[in-house]
Amino acid sequence: MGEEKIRVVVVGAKGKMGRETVKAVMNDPELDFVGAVDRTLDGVQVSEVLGFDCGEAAFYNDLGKALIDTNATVMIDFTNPSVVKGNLDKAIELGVRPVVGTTGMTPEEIANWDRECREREIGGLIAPNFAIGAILMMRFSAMAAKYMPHVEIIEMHHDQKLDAPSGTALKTLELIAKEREAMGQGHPNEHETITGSRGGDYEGMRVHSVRLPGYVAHQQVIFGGLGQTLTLRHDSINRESFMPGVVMSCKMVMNYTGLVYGLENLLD
Ligand SMILES: NC(=O)C1=CN([C@@H]2O[C@H](COP(=O)(O)OP(=O)(O)OC[C@H]3O[C@@H](n4cnc5c(N)ncnc54)[C@H](OP(=O)(O)O)[C@@H]3O)[C@@H](O)[C@H]2O)C=CC1
Ligand SMILES: O=C(O)C1=N[C@H](C(=O)O)C[C@H](O)C1
Repeated sequence: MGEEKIRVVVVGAKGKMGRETVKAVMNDPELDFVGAVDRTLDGVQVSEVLGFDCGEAAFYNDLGKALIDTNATVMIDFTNPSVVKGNLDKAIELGVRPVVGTTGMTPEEIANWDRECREREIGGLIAPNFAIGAILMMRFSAMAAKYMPHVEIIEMHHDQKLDAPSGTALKTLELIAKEREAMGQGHPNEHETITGSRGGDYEGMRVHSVRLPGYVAHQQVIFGGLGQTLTLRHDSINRESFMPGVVMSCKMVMNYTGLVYGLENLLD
């Protein structure tokens, strides 16, 4: 008998990320796509809705029922900031390992879910970005900030995005903040003629969110020093860019206990 496959339920499967995720799970020999969750569809075959072969898996409109009926081991969530919190609560309550890409959660909430995962003795992951290039950009940014502490971020996304700044920008700021003393940037007497022109302020670092049709997910981290600038830039040109990270995470959450925040913590 071979190893049992990891049984995966995808929440938000009809969405931009969810649809790509179902494809990636279907294509991995160690993962078994067993069900999907949507607010309205119930009992409808996923293949019928997504238009490609998804085996026998069906849509449920109730997450708890989906996780129990399919005997799920992992729940992947790509929904939205208001829905994901209840989904995390439900998955952990049922002992199903969460792999969450949805952004917009606070550090306090994450610490709480970590505690609950430990109590249930399950692993879980919240990753603001699953693309390896984005993880490297964040890591290199933290390295650079040690030597060039004046930094601003410009993140650019499609105009359907709900949260700002992006989860990736927030995570980048958090990682940089560990390497850099909080300090003001720009002129001490600067003032905004149009409110918001200088962007959001995180420990003195400025973050600017661009939302336009045509973009997928992009970020520039710009460092300024005497007579020089350094720009680190990452571009996701399609949503396949996130899939190796998503698939890898479904396997990694089987091997530890607690909720990890950031895919960088699972690499090396
Ligand atoms: N971590 C990462 O690497 C990445 C994270 N993201 C994040 O993932 C999230 C989703 O992004 P994206 O796919 O672009 O968004 P979409 O809006 O395309 O997809 C969200 C899906 O969730 C569904 N949904 C809403 N409410 C519920 C519910 N109660 N139960 C089940 N499904 C529900 C929506 O259905 P309906 O349309 O009917 O409302 C929709 O199909 C965002 O938070 C985004 O920031 C995105 C890309 C990469
Ligand atoms: O909404 C998106 O599209 C994305 N969201 C994530 C974020 O908020 O950082 C990841 C990626 O940037 C795409």
